[in-house]
Amino acid sequence: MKPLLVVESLRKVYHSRTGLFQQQTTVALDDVSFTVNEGQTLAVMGTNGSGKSTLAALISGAVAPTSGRLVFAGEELEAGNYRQRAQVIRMIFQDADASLNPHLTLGRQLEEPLLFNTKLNARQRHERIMKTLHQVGLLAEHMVFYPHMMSTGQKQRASIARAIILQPKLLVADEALATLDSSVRAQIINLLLDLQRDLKMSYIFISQSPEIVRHLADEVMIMKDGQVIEHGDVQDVFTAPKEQYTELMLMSELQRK
Ligand SMILES: Nc1ncnc2c1ncn2[C@@H]1O[C@H](COP(=O)(O)OP(=O)(O)OP(=O)(O)O)[C@@H](O)[C@H]1O
Repeated sequence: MKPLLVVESLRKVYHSRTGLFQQQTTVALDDVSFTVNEGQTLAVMGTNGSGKSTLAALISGAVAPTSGRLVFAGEELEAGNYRQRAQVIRMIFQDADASLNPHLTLGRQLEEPLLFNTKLNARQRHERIMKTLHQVGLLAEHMVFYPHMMSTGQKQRASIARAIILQPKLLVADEALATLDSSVRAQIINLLLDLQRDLKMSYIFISQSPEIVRHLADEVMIMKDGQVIEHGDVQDVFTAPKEQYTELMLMSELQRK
């Protein structure tokens, strides 16, 4: 398998002011290294504050690393160069509402990334939008829908459509299924698996749910205090975790269901 994303010694330190002369330093990520291969899904698990969202923000380019390197398809990603990443790495979030503009129809929202990032003409943009709606299980009619006219599941499909419309190679999902009820969640899991098979995308899937991780991921990486403490095949890590932290986290998540 070919490596798609290589993360090398990534470190992120936040400095936040806590008083007039006081500053708090938080090491959110500490020497994190891993590789995601083409067509593969890596799940990232860890308790609150372990650095998962910071890792997603660094990969998507929303936040610059303090040190370390991100190499995508053999090319180093430059901090702050959104254009370089926009087409190849896209994010989906827990709250579909947060990634959809309430004032624009779905058609407009899907057209925007095409206008900003491609040279497609109006007809080609329309064709791409239709194809993408079909891929995520929405209908042509949904083009004229505003987000408030859609169900939660349709909104999550719409945000996935927005994420894949530029035909990215990597999707980073931050707790994307956490608030969905179980039947909608199962449908979206199947949709993500179908899209991965058809479009040959890689996924980085941040999730606290062992059930979702087992369904979606090939490998799982366990984070604690900004460090990767365990990384391996999902089946291996879930059946025989090396770290007690992993075992306790998996147990408490399973009990929470
Ligand atoms: N913008 C910021 N400024 C200062 N500290 C931050 C900032 N963002 C995150 N942190 C700190 O960095 C650490 C890692 O946070 P992060 O949100 O990445 O963890 P997480 O695993 O995603 O947690 P959660 O599951 O609660 O979202 C935490 O201690 C957090 O308080």
